[in-house]
Amino acid sequence: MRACSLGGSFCALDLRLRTGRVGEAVAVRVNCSVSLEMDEGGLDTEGKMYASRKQMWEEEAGEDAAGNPKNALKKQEWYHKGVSYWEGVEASVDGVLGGYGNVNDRDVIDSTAFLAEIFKECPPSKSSSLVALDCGAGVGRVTKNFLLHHFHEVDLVEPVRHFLEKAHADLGGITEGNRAVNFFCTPLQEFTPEAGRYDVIWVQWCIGHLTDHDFLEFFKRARVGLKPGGFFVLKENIAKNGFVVDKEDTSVTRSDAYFRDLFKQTGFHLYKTKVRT
Ligand SMILES: C[S@@+](CC[C@H](N)C(=O)[O-])C[C@H]1O[C@@H](n2cnc3c(N)ncnc32)[C@H](O)[C@@H]1O
Repeated sequence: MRACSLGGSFCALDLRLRTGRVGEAVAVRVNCSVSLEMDEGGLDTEGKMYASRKQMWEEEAGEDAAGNPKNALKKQEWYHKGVSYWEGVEASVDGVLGGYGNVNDRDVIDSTAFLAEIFKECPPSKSSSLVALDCGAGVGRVTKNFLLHHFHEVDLVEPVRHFLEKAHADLGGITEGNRAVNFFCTPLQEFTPEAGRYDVIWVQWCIGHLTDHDFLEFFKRARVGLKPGGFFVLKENIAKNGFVVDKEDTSVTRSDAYFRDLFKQTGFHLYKTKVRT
């Protein structure tokens, strides 16, 4: 997951029912790829193979088949190793992009185009300030170069303190125009947003740190943070098949089918997807 290559996938999720104008279009998209292999195997970056996700999560994070913690220590270790990895990385754009800082400009162009499409189709209300949440915000790269160009207020949530301090040093002093407001030093598996605050909750290149169980719990819990008509946007690298466990930063890169299966379980409506090759 560290190698933030240009390959990646966007998904916009909202709470709409699959009925009416928007729903019809989306139902088509979702139905196109419903042939899910419900528990495809995968591998890790050292070549180890796993027969199933269940086996992988049990071995890596001590979760049972239903995603409940069977070995709390192991799960704690999974998260501790992930954060420790990033604690050893320089607080810079190049650092959070795993040495691929040159990806930034293209990333911003793609994200701008994706957001423009969503806002064109579903214009946000003009009666209140537009507010976004940047999840796994790192040094505030996405907030600074993209979100602050479109939202009046942006909050950042990031577990690695020196990253968040860098973001605060760069963005915390802005008092006029669009600004970064709250800097939460918390991992997503422990974060619950303020109810009804956000037009968009943007999750980019960080969800691989969460186990399936915590991924689902995060989306279910964080839905309270959306305004009516608000969206989650998830932008992640995707594995060709199944999943790949990164033993260095302790994360998992999931396939498109894997993500879709998880989205189904969240009960969200998958509004739009785009794959960048
Ligand atoms: C590849 S960097 C991406 C940073 C930022 N989203 C960007 O695109 O510039 C991954 C980020 O995920 C953060 N992270 C690690 N574990 C996390 C967790 N459990 N919850 C939220 N973020 C996490 C890391 O600290 C790091 O900032």
